[in-house]
Amino acid sequence: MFSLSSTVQPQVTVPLSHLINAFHSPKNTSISVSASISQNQHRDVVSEHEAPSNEPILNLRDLGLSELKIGQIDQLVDSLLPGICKDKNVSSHWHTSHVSAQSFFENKYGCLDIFSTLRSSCLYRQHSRTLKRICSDLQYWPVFVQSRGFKTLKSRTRRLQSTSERLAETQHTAPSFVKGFLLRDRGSDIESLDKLMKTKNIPEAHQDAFKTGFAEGFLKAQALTQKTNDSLRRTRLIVFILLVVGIYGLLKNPFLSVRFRTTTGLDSAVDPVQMKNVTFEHVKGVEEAKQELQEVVEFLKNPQKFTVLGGKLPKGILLVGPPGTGKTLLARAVAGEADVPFYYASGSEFDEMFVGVGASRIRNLFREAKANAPCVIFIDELDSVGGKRIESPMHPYSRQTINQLLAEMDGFKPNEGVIIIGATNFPEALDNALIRPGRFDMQVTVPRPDVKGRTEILKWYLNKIKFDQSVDPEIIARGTVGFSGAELENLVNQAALKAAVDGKEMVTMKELEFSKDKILMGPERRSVEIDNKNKTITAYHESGHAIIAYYTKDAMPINKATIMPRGPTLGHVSLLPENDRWNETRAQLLAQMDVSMGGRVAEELIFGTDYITTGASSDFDNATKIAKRMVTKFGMSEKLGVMTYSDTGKLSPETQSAIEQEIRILLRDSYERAKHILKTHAKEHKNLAEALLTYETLDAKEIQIVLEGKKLDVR
Ligand SMILES: Nc1ncnc2c1ncn2[C@@H]1O[C@H](COP(=O)(O)OP(=O)(O)OP(=O)(O)O)[C@@H](O)[C@H]1O
Ligand SMILES: [Zn+2]
Repeated sequence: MFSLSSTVQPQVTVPLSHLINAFHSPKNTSISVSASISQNQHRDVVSEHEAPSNEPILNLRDLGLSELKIGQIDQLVDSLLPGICKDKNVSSHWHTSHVSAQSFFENKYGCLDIFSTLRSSCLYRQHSRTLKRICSDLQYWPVFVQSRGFKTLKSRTRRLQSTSERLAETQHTAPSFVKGFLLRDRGSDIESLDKLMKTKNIPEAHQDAFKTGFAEGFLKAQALTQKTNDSLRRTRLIVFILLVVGIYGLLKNPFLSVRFRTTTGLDSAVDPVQMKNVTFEHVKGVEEAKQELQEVVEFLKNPQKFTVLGGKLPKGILLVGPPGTGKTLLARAVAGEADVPFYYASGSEFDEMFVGVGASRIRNLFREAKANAPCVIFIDELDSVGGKRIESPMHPYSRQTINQLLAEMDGFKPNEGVIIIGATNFPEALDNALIRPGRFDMQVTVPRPDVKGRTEILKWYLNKIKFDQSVDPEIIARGTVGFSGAELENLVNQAALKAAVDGKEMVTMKELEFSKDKILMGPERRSVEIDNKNKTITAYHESGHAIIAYYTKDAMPINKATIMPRGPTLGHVSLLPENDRWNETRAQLLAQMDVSMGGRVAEELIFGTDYITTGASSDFDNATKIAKRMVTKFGMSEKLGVMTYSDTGKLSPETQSAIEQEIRILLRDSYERAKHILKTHAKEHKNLAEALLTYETLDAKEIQIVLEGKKLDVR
């Protein structure tokens, strides 16, 4: 008998035997389908009396079907048993219980529409399907059965506690795969199942099939759960990997990373560098700058001392000088001498495309520095953050960054112990607001080193390598006018590398000269094939320069002559000033012009006017420049007087032609003087040229030996 309990929650209960019969094998049962509405009236009485005693009731909830709505039972049966016949009048072997009506539904609702399917002949035709199979089919029920499995697992577990005896019982009654399943941690389920079968009085013969079907269904649900969990795990893994790759890409992208780091605050960490190992000892040839910075060191060492006396030190110091002259080194030395943290920042770091990034970096830098006072903040290339290019389209947010820098500099007291050192190669490019008192109000010039400074720097770096005692740093210093500290360091390093390549044990003057020429004129071009005729012309040309230099009183002393091609030149003569020339006399300028003329004069005298070459063009450039400056800048022309002529293009044609005339006279006279000297010393000229053709390169001493008519030692 089917009875539908309509208590709080409607539950569908069916007598188990009916269900089993219906799904299993109806055999000799039959159903008379003469439904009668009047029979409804008896249904309650009959159901109440007979259901508990004879017909065990199977609650559909235990089959995972409690959510099955009445209208859906048709669907369930349709899907389980497709093709079921709806004909209610077909006679059936379906066993009906002794109830007033032929079905529970008829009893309850007075119609047989819903459950008629269970009594149909089609169901009959399905008799070969075992309960086991039907129960498995239930698991394919797309909505109710599957979801039910998930939903009731917990409650069922709660309800049905397992006991060891039950487990043991199950062990020998259930097939092995069911055992495996039941014995895992599903004791409660086993109990539930056993209890169910007991209370429902499932016939012994169907118990096995029932259990198997139940277990199969459960296993399928489990497998689906497992599958869902696996795919969930896989999805999480993929999402995680994508997230990591995304963040990595974000950080790698120069534009996005700046934005990301700044907005997330990752950019805020500014690490100070302790500069204990750099002191003023390490900075050579800039004595004045060191002296000026000495008082800053004192202040950083003992800020209180200055506060007590009421003295105020500048907040900002501007180091001005050409690149590589040691500005950064000096700033580090200040921090090192005072033994305080050193914060390095390059102005270009603040120059960002994004609004607020530069300003936020400045804020971070100053916040860190103030927390660690006393300390030194060094901003290299200050002009790139504090330049005048306000609102330029290339640097849209530079104004903001400058303002932030100004605000930060105003934001702390002079004696707070933070010293800002800025460095620039172009002080004139700085924003005026930056150099007013209270900001970068102290300026220290760091010039290119003079000959004494260069000697000191060369000695300092030579002491770091193995060098021969014959090395005279002063000679190299004299030949490296205009070299910065960084360039001198590079010169010594290149000499050391050259010595190593040549397999020498120590660096000699030769390597130092070699690297000096390389820096000045480019690398040697030994591979260039120069024919003898061109070599001879070059030898006479260079000797011509050397002879003029040697026999002209105010010319610089010769250092070297060579016919080795280097860079764009086929040969050269190098002259060394005894000292750095801060001023040059008229005689010295004329001597320089004469030396320049020596090359062409030699070509003309030796090879004839028709065979002069193009090789003298740079000599003429040099001589013309000197002559022009003498006339237009130095007031050294009698005719044009003591007057400067800056923009010659705007001058009157008369003045222009007068200037040209004067320049031409100076050059012509110079040429004639050179001709005279070479004619006078034709023999020495020839000897020197031949020596160059033999030895390729001659130093000052060797040149002197040749010009004195002595024989050179065979090298
Ligand atoms: N006066 C010096 N004494 C010793 N070494 C020097 C000196 N000047 C430069 N150097 C060497 O050259 C290197 C570069 O110099 P530094 O970076 O200090 O120059 P800079 O003036 O700051 O250049 P830039 O303007 O390009 O930043 C130094 O690390 C140091 O090795
Ligand atoms: Zn020349």
